[in-house]
Amino acid sequence: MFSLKEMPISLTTLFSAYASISAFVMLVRSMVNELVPPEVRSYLFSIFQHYFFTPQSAQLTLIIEENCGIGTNQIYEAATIYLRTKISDSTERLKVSKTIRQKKSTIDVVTGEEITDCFENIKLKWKFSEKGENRHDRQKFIELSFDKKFKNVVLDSYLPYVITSSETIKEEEKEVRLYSRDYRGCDDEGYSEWGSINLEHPATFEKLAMDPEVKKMIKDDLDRFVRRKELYKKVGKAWKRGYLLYGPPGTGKSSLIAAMANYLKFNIYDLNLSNIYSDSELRRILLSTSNRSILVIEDIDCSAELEDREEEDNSKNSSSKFTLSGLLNFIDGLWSSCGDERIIVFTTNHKDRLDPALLRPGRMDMHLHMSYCTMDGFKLLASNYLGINGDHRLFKEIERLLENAEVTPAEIAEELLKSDGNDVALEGLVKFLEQKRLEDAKSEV
Ligand SMILES: Nc1ncnc2c1ncn2[C@@H]1O[C@H](COP(=O)(O)OP(=O)(O)OP(=O)(O)O)[C@@H](O)[C@H]1O
Ligand SMILES: [Mg+2]
Repeated sequence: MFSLKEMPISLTTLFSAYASISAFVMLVRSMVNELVPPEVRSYLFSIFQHYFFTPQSAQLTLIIEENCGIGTNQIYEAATIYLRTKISDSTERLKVSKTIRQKKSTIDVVTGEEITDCFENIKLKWKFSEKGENRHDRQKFIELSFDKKFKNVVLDSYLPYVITSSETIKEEEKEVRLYSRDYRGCDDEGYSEWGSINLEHPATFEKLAMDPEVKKMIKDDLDRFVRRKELYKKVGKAWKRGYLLYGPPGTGKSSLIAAMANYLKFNIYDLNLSNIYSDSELRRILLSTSNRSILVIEDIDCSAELEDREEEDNSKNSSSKFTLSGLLNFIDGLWSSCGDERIIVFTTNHKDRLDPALLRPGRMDMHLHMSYCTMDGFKLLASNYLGINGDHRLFKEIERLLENAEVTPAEIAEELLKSDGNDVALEGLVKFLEQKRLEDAKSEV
């Protein structure tokens, strides 16, 4: 034990030091009071207070806006999907939606709500917000707050984890969506280039009446395409594939596209060229489409109309025009560098009217002719629509009639739907085919 005297620094020394420091502080204070004007004094005091007494925020907040530039922000989209799995009992408001064909309702977090999450023992708080007054400048964003010291972990590990988790969730619950510029505003996605609804088209490859070998070839081609990510990368080729579907109306071009989308679970972007007035608008619209999707441009032969429009516009305003070559250049060039797993499908009723630039070898990977109904096609329709899987007494006659008439699968499908009884339906079809043959013969004369 130390006695007071023996202590290394005695209390007496400590008191005398304190007394001289207090005297010094008093002296400085009275000097400051006399020499520094009161307003400067209070300013200096506030700075002093700010640095020494205000607790420094230990939180960092990341702002994740819905859109970045003209594209959507991948982190925003991923977060909204990922956070659906983190909704807790404390959440007060949620958005719920379901279409007739959806198996489960989708529950979404709405503006104003907060969600908490935990990752490697780090506490994270997500808050859904919105800024902007009207529909056009409204911007949704999410704030992600956490302890500052975990900044690197959040940026390097947590956010990538949110993105991969959202991709897994999306794959699991994916409903194929049909995007169109006509639906803008329908789906509460705010202002964007595309609006979307669920693709509720029941078409599948099994239900399509077409040459079984062609069907198999298309399926194999799609499978190969999806498998070949590494190869496309290695050879430096854009990971995209183009199909040109041509044939008369009602032969199943649109149905085939829906079957492809359902098969791959790719979304469809249905682009109507007649509403686009300049290459720059086209570029903006195409850039706002996402990967793993099918871009569909129907009736491309109507590009003849686009050329007329171009001339018309030229006289008015040369900067606002859209050209087919703009589209093709865009698809070949710019898109190649920023899109993955893209399929592009053009359809036409008149292949002979197409711009040669579109038919050039290498432009479209596959040209598929969708043609009139064959006996094999008819048998598939009879099985789908009437449940006839074997033979029927009228099949021979129908086969003979089909060989001599140009009938589309759509026409046959319509006939088969007209009656409840199989015999009546097939008899109706025989009559229809005979009538059709007579009309064809007349038009030849
Ligand atoms: N090959 C087919 N197999 C099965 N059903 C078909 C086929 N072709 C057409 N149909 C039926 O006819 C309807 C119309 O066909 P679809 O819209 O696919 O034709 P399309 O070739 O796209 O015609 P258009 O050139 O007018 O756009 C389909 O909804 C489907 O019920
Ligand atoms: Mg069609």
